[in-house]
Amino acid sequence: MSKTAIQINGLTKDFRIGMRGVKLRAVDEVSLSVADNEIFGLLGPNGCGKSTTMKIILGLLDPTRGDCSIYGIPSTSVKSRDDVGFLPEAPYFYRYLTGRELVKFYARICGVPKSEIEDRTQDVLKLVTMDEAAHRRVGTYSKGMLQRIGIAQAVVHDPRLVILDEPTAGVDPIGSAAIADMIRSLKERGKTVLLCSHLLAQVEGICDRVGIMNRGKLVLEGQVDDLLEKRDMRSLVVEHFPESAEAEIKAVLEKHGAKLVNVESPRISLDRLFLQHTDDGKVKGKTEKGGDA
Ligand SMILES: Nc1ncnc2c1ncn2[C@@H]1O[C@H](COP(=O)(O)OP(=O)(O)OP(=O)(O)O)[C@@H](O)[C@H]1O
Repeated sequence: MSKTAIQINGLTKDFRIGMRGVKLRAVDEVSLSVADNEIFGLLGPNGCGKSTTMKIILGLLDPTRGDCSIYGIPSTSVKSRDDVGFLPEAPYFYRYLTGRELVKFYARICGVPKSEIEDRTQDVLKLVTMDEAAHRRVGTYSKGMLQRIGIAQAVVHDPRLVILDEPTAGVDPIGSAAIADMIRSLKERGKTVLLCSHLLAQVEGICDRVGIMNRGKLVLEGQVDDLLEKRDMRSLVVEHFPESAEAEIKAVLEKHGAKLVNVESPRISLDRLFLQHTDDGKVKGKTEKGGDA
């Protein structure tokens, strides 16, 4: 079987808008490939064409030009979706079912053998840490819980490729961190994940590679580390930095042909600070070193 999970070639999608046949180009000559067992983030601002690209990959929309395939099978074939799980951007779930009933329902319609449905459901409820709330009706779930149960339904049939459209949209940092862990554990289970988001800080720590779209075009693509690392620079973190030594340090560096560009105090992210001071962060009321906050 193909080692490339998703292959897209010259994908273009025009929508007809308005009465006079005016066209809007939502996706413009996009080509990219997603390798097997990779977490790929498709990023970009609102309206840049991410969801349209996903819908074409899933065979929910026909492209105007170009083609795409999933594990070597053209997206136009129903067979290409046998091994795919999908969480749409705004999923609608029947609110009177419990979480467990909902996941079982999707297991049945995705063809999970009857004898395996119970175990598979329990397994994915645990994966998304919703086993304790699985007896509650979906209509009572918070946004984060809905996203988690949405991921559970997307993976209950053990698909090889999982496509998640804005999995952390509207979810607080605690919920987002849990979803990020869940996505990483999907990779550990050998899955390929394509996720779509405009929340860049959240996907930075999850994705192996990203593609950035702008106005329908894929404007940048690569390994996250390659794109973000300034390879010709180093940061030194110094405890008890002696301000008086800065000139000396600068001179030493200059002697070696280097230049001191910046001296600043390291900062933790606001996300991390939030996690440290809220119920599900492990260190509520404590600083990182264990003292009272
Ligand atoms: N069915 C449609 N008919 C007409 N225009 C559409 C249709 N679907 C999407 N578009 C337009 O195509 C462009 C790309 O939309 P798309 O939903 O793919 O963007 P997106 O990157 O997913 O945005 P967001 O981050 O807001 O979800 C937008 O200008 C949108 O208005």
